[in-house]
Amino acid sequence: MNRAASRPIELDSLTKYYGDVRGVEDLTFGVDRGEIFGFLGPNGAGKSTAIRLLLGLLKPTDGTASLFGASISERNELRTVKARLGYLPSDVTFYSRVTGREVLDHFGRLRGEKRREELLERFPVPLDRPVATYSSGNEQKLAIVAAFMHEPDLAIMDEPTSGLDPLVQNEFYELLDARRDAGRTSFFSSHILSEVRRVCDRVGIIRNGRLIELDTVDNLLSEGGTVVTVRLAEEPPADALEFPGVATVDRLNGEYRFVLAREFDALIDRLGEYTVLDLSVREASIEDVFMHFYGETDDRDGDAADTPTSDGG
Ligand SMILES: Nc1ncnc2c1ncn2[C@@H]1O[C@H](COP(=O)(O)OP(=O)(O)OP(=O)(O)O)[C@@H](O)[C@H]1O
Repeated sequence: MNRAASRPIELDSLTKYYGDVRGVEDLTFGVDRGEIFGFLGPNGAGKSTAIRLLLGLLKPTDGTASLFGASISERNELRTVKARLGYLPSDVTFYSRVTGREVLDHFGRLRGEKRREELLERFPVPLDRPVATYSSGNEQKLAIVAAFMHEPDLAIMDEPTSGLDPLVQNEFYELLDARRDAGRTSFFSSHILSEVRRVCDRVGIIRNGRLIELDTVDNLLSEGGTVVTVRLAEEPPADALEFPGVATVDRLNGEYRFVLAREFDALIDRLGEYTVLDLSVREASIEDVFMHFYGETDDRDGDAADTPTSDGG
């Protein structure tokens, strides 16, 4: 296989069950060189499972995936691309008695450290204190320096900004922007829609282990389009306000809230049947666009989906 031409990440029907519990099922998609790809989904959707599979830390039940053409199921193949990878786990835990400096020395010897000093200036940590005494934010910053100081071609990250204050988060987004400019690839899971909008080129949304959406952030936002809120004098029948072009319609306190593409004729026709007491139109936010991917429970498990957050929460 021509490794140079291979995509940084390729998933092919990737499936993992923990006994009877579905981790991920039939994930098939790829990530291109230079992309910043966001992997979204509620708690328990399967994001960490997919990331751990990609790193060879879990074995797939079925299907496979490759990193730069190296199969995740072939230990020797995977080893050949490990030097090109940076990994940021969700639960950063370093051996707690060592200092930050010793942690970086260790990873530096293994993989290289040409950007160590520069990254430490941007993500400063108390280098000579034992990691056990670090705040969670400092531990996360140390993990960022360790994951990026060898300038990996592909970074795979599980909720990388959790625990970071807003200024450090921003520094991290700038790091990802610069990686994109240099043709380096970044793949990360997130709950934070504002950061997805800020940095991602493309997103995959996963629910109950399955990929339910794969598109560019720009497309998702432009298709989501507009939010129209109306107050009507009459109560329409339950399904009267659902028609093609409407992504979601919610009823709240006597108001109807539509998220729809920028195509108003059908809505105006329908509203013409009622007395409109109040009407407002605004651009859809990323929360409006994503909420219906999270909010509906149409699956066989009937899991209550969690609410995504627009800030660090
Ligand atoms: N070691 C395990 N043993 C059994 N079930 C597991 C194990 N790890 C994960 N699961 C189950 O697999 C499913 C996917 O979990 P996973 O941790 O991958 O989701 P996630 O999207 O990363 O969630 P979160 O956002 O909460 O981190 C869940 O139903 C979870 O309970």
